[in-house]
Amino acid sequence: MKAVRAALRLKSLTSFSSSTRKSTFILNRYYSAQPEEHPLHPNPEEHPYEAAFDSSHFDLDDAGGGGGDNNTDGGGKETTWDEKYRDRVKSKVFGEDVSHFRIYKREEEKNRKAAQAMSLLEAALDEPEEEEVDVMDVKDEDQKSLSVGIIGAPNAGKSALTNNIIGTKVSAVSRKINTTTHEVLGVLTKGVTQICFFDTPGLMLKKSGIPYSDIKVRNESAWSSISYYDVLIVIFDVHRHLTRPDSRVVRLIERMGSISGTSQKRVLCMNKVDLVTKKNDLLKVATEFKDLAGYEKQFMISGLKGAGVKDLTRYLSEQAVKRPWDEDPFVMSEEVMKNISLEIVREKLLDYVHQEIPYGIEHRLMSWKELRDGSLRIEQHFITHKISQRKILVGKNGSKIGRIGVEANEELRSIFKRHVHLILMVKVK
Ligand SMILES: Nc1nc2c(ncn2[C@@H]2O[C@H](COP(=O)(O)OP(=O)(O)OP(=O)(O)O)[C@@H](O)[C@H]2O)c(=O)[nH]1
Repeated sequence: MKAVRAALRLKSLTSFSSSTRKSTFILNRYYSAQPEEHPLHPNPEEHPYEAAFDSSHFDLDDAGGGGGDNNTDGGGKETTWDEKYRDRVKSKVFGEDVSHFRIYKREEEKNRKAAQAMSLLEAALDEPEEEEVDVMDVKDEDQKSLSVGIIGAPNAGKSALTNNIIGTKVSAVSRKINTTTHEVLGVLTKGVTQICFFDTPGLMLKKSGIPYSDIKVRNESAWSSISYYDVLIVIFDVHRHLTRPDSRVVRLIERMGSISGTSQKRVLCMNKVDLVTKKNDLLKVATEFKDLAGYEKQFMISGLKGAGVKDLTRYLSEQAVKRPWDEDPFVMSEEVMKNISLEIVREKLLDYVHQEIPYGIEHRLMSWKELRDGSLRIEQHFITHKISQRKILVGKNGSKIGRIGVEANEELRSIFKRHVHLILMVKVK
């Protein structure tokens, strides 16, 4: 657990709003993502061992770079001409069909405004927070700490919950299973309390309730590490449980809930309640697990939408004990930054190559350098098993990996608040 020493600079991270930024940037991104002609090889598909994406080939707005302002308002420059004329020229002279882009942009704008209105409304309805002590002013002897492990079946929503509590993207969230390939630490420091979250990889039990004997090293380490946490959150997808119950998930819940009398507190979280239309069904599930003495409390939450998350966070804060903080609340360690860089690229990859690419591809951080000017040079490789997989990833003339790279680069600059030179390469094993 101590191996990953890190902390998130929360104030700066939580000010980053991906939804607002994304909404106006998306059209620019679409065009700017088309790679410029490769300086060495105009057709990168013919040169599988050359860089597939290099952010220095793209002229990106300096949104989060140089330690300057974090451009969360989208950074999109408004055009000074009437877009209709430009569209007409594009379709008449160049024969381009631009109507769908326009509709897309309008939709994006509508969504952005709706999201803005919603967040304003939420802020207005929010109960006033207790006046918080500035973390700067907290003396060592006043500090409180808590370590929290989150365990659940693949796709239960561990990453989404972690992200919601921490307020930034710590782990990739996707529709595919087993997206969490390693433990990712998130740290929430608020007032005198610091909570460290450990997002465990998807652990499963056999139908017999015994852990798989052939589980990989990462699973073994996750199983043995769960006893170290002060609090263990056992999370499951309640919608799935109601529609297609999985006996292995039930075993996991029962196994964790049957071990009582330890100093570790355990809570059961029914996640994805937003998908359950008949709220009575939730009570039925709560009753089903009510006799498990190992759980101190049950929570009904939506890690994605945020329902119930505040209650859970409040409960966790109450469990914190007087103990000096493990992590510096102002420093994001290199370890965490490396993890974030992998997670962000991975998330963009899954956005673009949904069903096309199997899990076999490896994703590695090959080099990480902080340059003299303060910028970061990050090189990551995707290793595919077949040339056909490589082609899917790279896309026509590098268009797909280009989009992945541009979006990831933009997001990383926004999070790290400095210029990032991202290089992505796709290789065949
Ligand atoms: N509707 C809904 N979807 C959710 C909720 N929480 C998570 N999801 C979705 O469920 C999927 C899996 O979520 P993750 O957070 O990646 O799940 P995980 O448990 O970390 O998955 P692994 O990394 O595979 O162990 C994603 O598509 C999420 O968007 C929720 O509360 N409501």
